[in-house]
Amino acid sequence: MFGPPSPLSKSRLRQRRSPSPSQTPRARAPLGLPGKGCEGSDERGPMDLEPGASRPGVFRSISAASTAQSTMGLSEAELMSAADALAAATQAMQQETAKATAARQHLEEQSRRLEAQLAFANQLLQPLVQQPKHVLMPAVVPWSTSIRQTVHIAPLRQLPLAKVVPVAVSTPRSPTTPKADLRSLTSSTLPPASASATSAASATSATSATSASTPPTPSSNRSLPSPVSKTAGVSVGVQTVQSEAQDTKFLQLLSQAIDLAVPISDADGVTAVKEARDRLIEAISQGRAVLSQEQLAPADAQRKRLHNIYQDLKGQLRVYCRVRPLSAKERQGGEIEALNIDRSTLEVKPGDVFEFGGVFGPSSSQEEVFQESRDLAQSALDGHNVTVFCYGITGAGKTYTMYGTPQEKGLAPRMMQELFEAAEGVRVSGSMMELYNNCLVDLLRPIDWQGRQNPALGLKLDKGKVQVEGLVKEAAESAEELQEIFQRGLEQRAVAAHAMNVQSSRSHVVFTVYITRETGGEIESTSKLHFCDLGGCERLKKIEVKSWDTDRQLETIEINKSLAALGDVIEAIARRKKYIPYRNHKLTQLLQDALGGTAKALMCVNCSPAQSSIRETANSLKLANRAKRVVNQVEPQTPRTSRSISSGSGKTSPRLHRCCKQVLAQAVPESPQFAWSPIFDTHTHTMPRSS
Ligand SMILES: Nc1ncnc2c1ncn2[C@@H]1O[C@H](COP(=O)(O)OP(=O)(O)OP(=O)(O)O)[C@@H](O)[C@H]1O
Repeated sequence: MFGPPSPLSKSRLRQRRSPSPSQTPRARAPLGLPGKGCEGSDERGPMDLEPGASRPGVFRSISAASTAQSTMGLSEAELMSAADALAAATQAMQQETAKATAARQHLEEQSRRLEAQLAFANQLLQPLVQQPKHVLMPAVVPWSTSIRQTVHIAPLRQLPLAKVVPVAVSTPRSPTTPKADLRSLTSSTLPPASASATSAASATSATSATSASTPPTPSSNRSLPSPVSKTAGVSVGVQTVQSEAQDTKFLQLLSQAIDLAVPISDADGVTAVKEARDRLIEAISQGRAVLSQEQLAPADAQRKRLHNIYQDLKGQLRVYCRVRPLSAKERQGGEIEALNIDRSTLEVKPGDVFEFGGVFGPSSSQEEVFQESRDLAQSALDGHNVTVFCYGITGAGKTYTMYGTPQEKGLAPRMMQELFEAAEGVRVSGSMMELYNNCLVDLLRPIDWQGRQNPALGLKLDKGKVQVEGLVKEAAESAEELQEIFQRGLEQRAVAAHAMNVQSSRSHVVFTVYITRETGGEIESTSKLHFCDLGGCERLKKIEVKSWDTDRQLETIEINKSLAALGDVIEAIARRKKYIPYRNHKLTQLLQDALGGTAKALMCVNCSPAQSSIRETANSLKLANRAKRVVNQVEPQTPRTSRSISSGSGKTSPRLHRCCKQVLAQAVPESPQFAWSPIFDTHTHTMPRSS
């Protein structure tokens, strides 16, 4: 009905020119846009709305136009005018539809807020009730209705578990107004279910009247389990938010999952740890809708513990290898695939086998790579610093793996999405930097025509935490906002590259997500998630840098220097050396608190399958092999434990020291055969799996 008006053909117009005897005078009503010709007319067509309808102008216009169109005997000009009026009415309706959609979204948002308020009210109420209570709240209903419903709030009970630490609930000394209001709404003497036919309004008055005589629950009784009364839990209203049966079911589910999780340790192996963790995740996600944070806390603590063990068993520096397909151009040029790929191994040439946490062949999808890495987003949310690297020669697929394409999103956008899906009660912000020729550029700030910024970025280490002075960090409320920051950084990178005459593969780009978790107004943990797209590592000879092109030579030397520094740091950590050479390059300084220590890292070594790149590929694989042996500490990055042992920047607490000793005792033994060498060696580079 509201689509674009169909054009009237001349023959149809001619047919309609002569008036029909059945035509009524009211069909000749003046035509026009809303508020013009139709204004003040008493004529009402079949589509007219009653006076007082929400959009009278629009509907009058549609009505007049359609009446005229359906009536014989109008002149061509009048019919054309009718068509115009219809078009105008259609447009007006579309605008109204857009407004209605916006209004609907607004109401949905309000509805969500109400839901949050209801949850908050429940939390306030729980310490005050002993028996199942009832409270009248505006129920969360579809936006178009305005029915008030009675909501049943189930009582707070403790987890039926000896292992679960009872959570102390503080009683407000002088209840604030909202709490007093809520208490006045609670009642243990509400009418039974048979009275459910009574209106919500009468229930309100009954509740309020009886509540006055109900004394507040003494706080001393709150630690005791409430007696479960079958009749007391009956709700007066329509919607039951939480029943005792539900409550018990979820608590049982949680307690079973906790029972299973508590005895699990790293000695049980990856599969057992993962199963126990997944069971907890499932129980927590099911219980989240009905149980309070306090009730979920013991399960969440176990979930965090198991998640961390699982990550450590998978390797605190996880190394994956991804081999891209040969391009059409390479195939046409007669290039052949030189790599032999298995699920976890890669054979460069007969006998030279590298083993990694995962090897993704040319047919692997972005989703497969993400599935193997998504846990790290949870680690970042749990307070651990995380770094995701993509490393390899130019054109090996680093950018594709890290950012992907709009159709095939890479690791960074997928992990950002994951962060926001899993995040609750965290603040998130993002920054983006480019490291070119040992100079840091803030990609969220403008640069001048020479590629300079004022003030220049400075690096400093503050209590074991790396601080980039002058760096812009932008807050993000959603994954889309974070990706928008990231996208802006990428655009600025192109501008900077132009100003500095840099090829994209000659610099490192670091996008960082900062996560702050707060509980009760206090910072619980802060962590960073770095996405590092490292510049390509090539030999000068291979990329045919001309002797006169000193800029290109410097770029290549600088990039190789930075990658060598990264290799040295990784090797020093793997060998558990006292001195870790973070200071040798800005890249390693920048990543100091996100490499080693308590941090977790994922290195994706990207490879070209081409025979002609085999030497560079082997060198990339050797760095990755060194990386695989990094052993980290076990405490998350809370403000209390921000000093990193491996950074040598602070004294070790006795507790941390004990933890370290335990972890290091389980470390993979050193093996000199993995020493870094630019020359391709021919032995087998396989490593025992950490699990
Ligand atoms: N796994 C893959 N599947 C399909 N195409 C890929 C894959 N990896 C890379 N490519 C394609 O190969 C080409 C080179 O990849 P990409 O630009 O990501 O390499 P790079 O290592 O980032 O290069 P540089 O160092 O120059 O930035 C691109 O056209 C990309 O789309």
